[in-house]
Amino acid sequence: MLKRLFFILSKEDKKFLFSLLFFSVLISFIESFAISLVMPFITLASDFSYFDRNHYLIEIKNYLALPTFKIIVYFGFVLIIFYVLRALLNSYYFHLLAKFSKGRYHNIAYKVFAKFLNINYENFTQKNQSEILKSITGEVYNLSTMISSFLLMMSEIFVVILLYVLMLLINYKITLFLSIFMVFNALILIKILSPIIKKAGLRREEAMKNFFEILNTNLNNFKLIKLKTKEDGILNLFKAQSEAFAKANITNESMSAIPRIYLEGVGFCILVFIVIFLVLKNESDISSILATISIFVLALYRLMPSANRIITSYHDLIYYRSSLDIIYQIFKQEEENLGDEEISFKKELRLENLSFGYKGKKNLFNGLNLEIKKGEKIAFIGESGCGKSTLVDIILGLLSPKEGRVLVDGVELNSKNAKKYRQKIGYIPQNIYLFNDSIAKNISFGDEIDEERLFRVIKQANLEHFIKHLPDGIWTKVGDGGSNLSGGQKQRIAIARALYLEPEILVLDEATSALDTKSEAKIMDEIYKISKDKTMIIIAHRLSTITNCDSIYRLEHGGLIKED
Ligand SMILES: Nc1ncnc2c1ncn2[C@@H]1O[C@H](COP(=O)(O)OP(=O)(O)OP(=O)(O)O)[C@@H](O)[C@H]1O
Repeated sequence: MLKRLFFILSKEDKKFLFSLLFFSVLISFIESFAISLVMPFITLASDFSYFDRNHYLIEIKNYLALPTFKIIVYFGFVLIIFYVLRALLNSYYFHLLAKFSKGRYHNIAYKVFAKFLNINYENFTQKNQSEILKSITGEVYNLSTMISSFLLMMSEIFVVILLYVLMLLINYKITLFLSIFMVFNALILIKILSPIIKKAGLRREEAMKNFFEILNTNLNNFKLIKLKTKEDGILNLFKAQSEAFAKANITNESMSAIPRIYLEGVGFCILVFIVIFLVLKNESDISSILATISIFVLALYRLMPSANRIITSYHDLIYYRSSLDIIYQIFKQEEENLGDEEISFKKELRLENLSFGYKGKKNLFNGLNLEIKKGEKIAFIGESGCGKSTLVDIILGLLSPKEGRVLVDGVELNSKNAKKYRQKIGYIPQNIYLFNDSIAKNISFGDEIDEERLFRVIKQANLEHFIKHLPDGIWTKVGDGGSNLSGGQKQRIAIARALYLEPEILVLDEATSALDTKSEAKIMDEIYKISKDKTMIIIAHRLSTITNCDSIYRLEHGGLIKED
């Protein structure tokens, strides 16, 4: 478990972690010292004659030249200052603990998101979106809870060890008797509770996964749900998962309370046993050993919550173990490391002996060859599922061929130049996703807004008239997924988005299939006009959209056939 945690934490995190552990050792010393100071204070306050019997105390008294009662009072004040400082130091330690564990939430969530953004396209398509959401929001948070439990457990272990040594020094017989009792009880607790908590942890993970899946699926299919009036069925599915999630958490919380209640009971019993033991041993009242008892009471008073925290923290580690495993696997994912090598496209794009199949599936194409001249407009047609989008994804440099090469002006497309190559491409997909922000931001899509360029592409995509009549113009919000716009308006924004970076190659993957024939013909006409000097690759179902193309290729039986 530690190995996985250290793999996830950065160098700085590890440094912070070790300094926190060091701090916790210091805190444990202070804790033990604070408790051990009580005994001499009570002993001296209850019997002043010590100042005339003990060699060191006589020296201190002579040095201070004060009456005994004043020394005790000053000693008391020093103790109070010490306890105040101890409380301050403890609060600071807990602040650092929270800063470390919760601060890791931000660091790790950022890295997990970056990991997903940096994996290659094929691996991304194998991922489940709700799982990604769950990992970033839920699992990373659980991991930060796990880290704080780990740190708390470590610091409490130091406190317990030091208090234990202190108790051994004071009275080893009572302490040994106490340890057997405590270890026995702690083992019983761990043995009974751990499997229950582990199972609850697995149920939590499963329920959380389904929970996000249901949310994701249904919020994206809202219209269909309304039409089919399926609300009740969906609510029932959601209810089952949220109940399972709640039940797992209830089990965990209830089990977490048990160690405290159990150990408190055991603690009281131990205390009574100690008093009985001492009374039996002395066969008289125990006023003479009041100081010893007081330190045991204090040590126990401090030990009980520590033991409780160790056990509950240990249970947290078990409960959230699956979160650590999930994040560890994400961190181990291979990243797509793209270089910054330039690549020019002046003459042609060539597919040479290309073969491709998705992992675990048979090849979609074998030994495919094609040449696309710069400025040429070509279209792919073929039956649904024959691999048109896949072929285009290879041409886009998103998928790597299993065999063969993609050559741009004779230079093979690879991880070193793919980044610069992709920047030459404008892509208009079939399913356009607009995010809930302004038209301007949706068009510039993360790039800085250059108003001159923005208005040029708005004009090219024929959006000028529509935007002119909006009260906020280009700053009008489009709604989530572009819900405030019509299909055609969304399509035009997608065209403007693809043109914004002034691409050399324009790729349309059934980009207009959602429109009626008349609107489609109009938009396609406009696209052809804007793209006179651009290379165009179009996937189309309706032949009417590709009449202006130079060549049309049918994808069939894993090969390309040129249509007349
Ligand atoms: N990420 C993926 N992982 C595994 N298989 C995939 C993946 N994407 C597509 N496929 C499969 O590859 C085949 C080709 O899919 P592709 O989307 O390229 O076809 P298409 O010709 O564009 O279809 P359509 O015209 O219906 O859009 C299909 O059988 C599909 O199920």
